[in-house]
Amino acid sequence: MTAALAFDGVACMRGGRTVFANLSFDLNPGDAGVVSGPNGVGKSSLVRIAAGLLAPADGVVHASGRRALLGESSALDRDLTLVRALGFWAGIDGRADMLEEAMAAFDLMPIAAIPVRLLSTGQRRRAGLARIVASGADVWLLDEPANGLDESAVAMLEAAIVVHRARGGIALVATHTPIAIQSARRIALGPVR
Ligand SMILES: Nc1ncnc2c1ncn2[C@@H]1O[C@H](COP(=O)(O)OP(=O)(O)OP(=O)(O)O)[C@@H](O)[C@H]1O
Repeated sequence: MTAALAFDGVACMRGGRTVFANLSFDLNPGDAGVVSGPNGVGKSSLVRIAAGLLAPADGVVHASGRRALLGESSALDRDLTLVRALGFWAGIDGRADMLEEAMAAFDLMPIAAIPVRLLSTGQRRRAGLARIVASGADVWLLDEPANGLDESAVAMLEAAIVVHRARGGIALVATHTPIAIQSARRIALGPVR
């Protein structure tokens, strides 16, 4: 299956209020989209719609290929060591073969034996990103992936996105901080008038 993600005239309502409307874009293999805009404008909601977790109020979402979502929480078992917690998810996703590459991409090998609950904020974020890589999913949906990351970890994220796109993957990234993503589609949300 070829990966694709397209919004066609999509509207989003939250709490009875229109957050954005008539949004269209399409992402094909190797593409990236960067969703930007001020707080509360609907970036997370857009990512949740793309993930199929929130229904659009209007319009249609076309998605093909496997999707993986990075939200606020990493969903890793706090009591397992990092390598076991990541290995659990890679196994569920049928991609145990990706585990080592994913951990190396975010320099997690040195802390592989540490329980998840003891990780720092940035380490936990890197672990969440490694879970996305290890999923082997075609479409990455990343909500504020740079939160808590230092400069070198942001560079790891940028490099991981390059590799993913080179393999024909798609990345949709909602961010309020700059992340260097070459030739990305800009999806700028603004207040609805
Ligand atoms: N479950 C909900 N019920 C009602 N309103 C909601 C709900 N979730 C979000 N909202 C509202 O929808 C709007 C968009 O929220 P969203 O989290 O998508 O924005 P955002 O652009 O990601 O914000 P931020 O940059 O602060 O993370 C906000 O006004 C928010 O208050």
